[in-house]
Amino acid sequence: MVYETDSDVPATFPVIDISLLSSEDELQKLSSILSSCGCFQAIGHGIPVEFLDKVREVAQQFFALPDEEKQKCLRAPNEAEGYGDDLVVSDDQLKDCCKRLILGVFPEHQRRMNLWPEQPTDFGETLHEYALKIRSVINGLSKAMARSLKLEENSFLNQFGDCPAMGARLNFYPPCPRPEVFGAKAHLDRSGVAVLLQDKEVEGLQVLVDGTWHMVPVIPHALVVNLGGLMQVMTNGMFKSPLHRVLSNATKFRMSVTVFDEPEEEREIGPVDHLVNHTRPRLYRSIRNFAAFNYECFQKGKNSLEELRIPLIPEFAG
Ligand SMILES: O=C(O)CCC(=O)C(=O)O
Ligand SMILES: [Fe+2]
Repeated sequence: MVYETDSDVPATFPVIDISLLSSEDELQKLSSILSSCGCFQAIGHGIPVEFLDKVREVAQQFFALPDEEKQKCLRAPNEAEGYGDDLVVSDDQLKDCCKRLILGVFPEHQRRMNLWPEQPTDFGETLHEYALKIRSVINGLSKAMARSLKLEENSFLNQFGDCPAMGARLNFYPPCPRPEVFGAKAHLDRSGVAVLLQDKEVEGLQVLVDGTWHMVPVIPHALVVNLGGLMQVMTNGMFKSPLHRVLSNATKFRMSVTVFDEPEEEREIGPVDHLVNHTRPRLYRSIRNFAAFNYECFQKGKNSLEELRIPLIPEFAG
């Protein structure tokens, strides 16, 4: 795919004060941003700046450990969780310049504790508390998104079940002198909603909007909210899940922490009934285990949402 040249428009990258989402104006702003871009910076989230710094600090302390200590959390081949870099899937693969620690946080009884770092000693409690706070941000957003589309406010949360999962991805991007190598190649997130705590100083995340890559500027106390593919499916395409990528940086390292929600295991997710009607036909098939499907499509260079799309019947096509 060919995209237009990069564009850098920090001043216009959308920011939403999510403490104001009880107001109709802010709700309309939310729905207009999610219908066009699928990504924004959230302020007014209520998480103290000191705690965001604490999360950054434990992540940084983990990545600064000697290799043999980090290897204790090593991801096994073909497993999703643990510490490491890209899975090797082909000989000509250009690996991302990134080390990741991927952990399931909820449900708690499914945690793979052998992969959770012992150092720093407050890593576990900090990630636990952070994921609880992000769950509450995501739940509030999910209800606001439903209201903004004139749906019952639990329309999306109900699909994810009583015991939805939450995962965390800690990303460490070392300096990389080769600009053709990405920190993270263009991808769609597998979640309903992903909330990203960016590096405080170094930017690198870009989001594709209308064929142009936009750099997400650094706002140290903001959280980047990015819709995953499941939200595009549930809204029957009303809201967008954007392709995004991370550029590598020749001289500086960068770090980010992503926390995301996922449905209860084996839940089938599809467009909400009220968003399918005669003028807006059903756009997507329902799917179980979107995470695996999304990853498989990514490896094959395909777009998972395009693969799930139901071809329009001629009555609607014109
Ligand atoms: O590091 C970033 O800014 C983006 C990370 C990301 O896209 C992800 O964790 O899915
Ligand atoms: Fe992502």
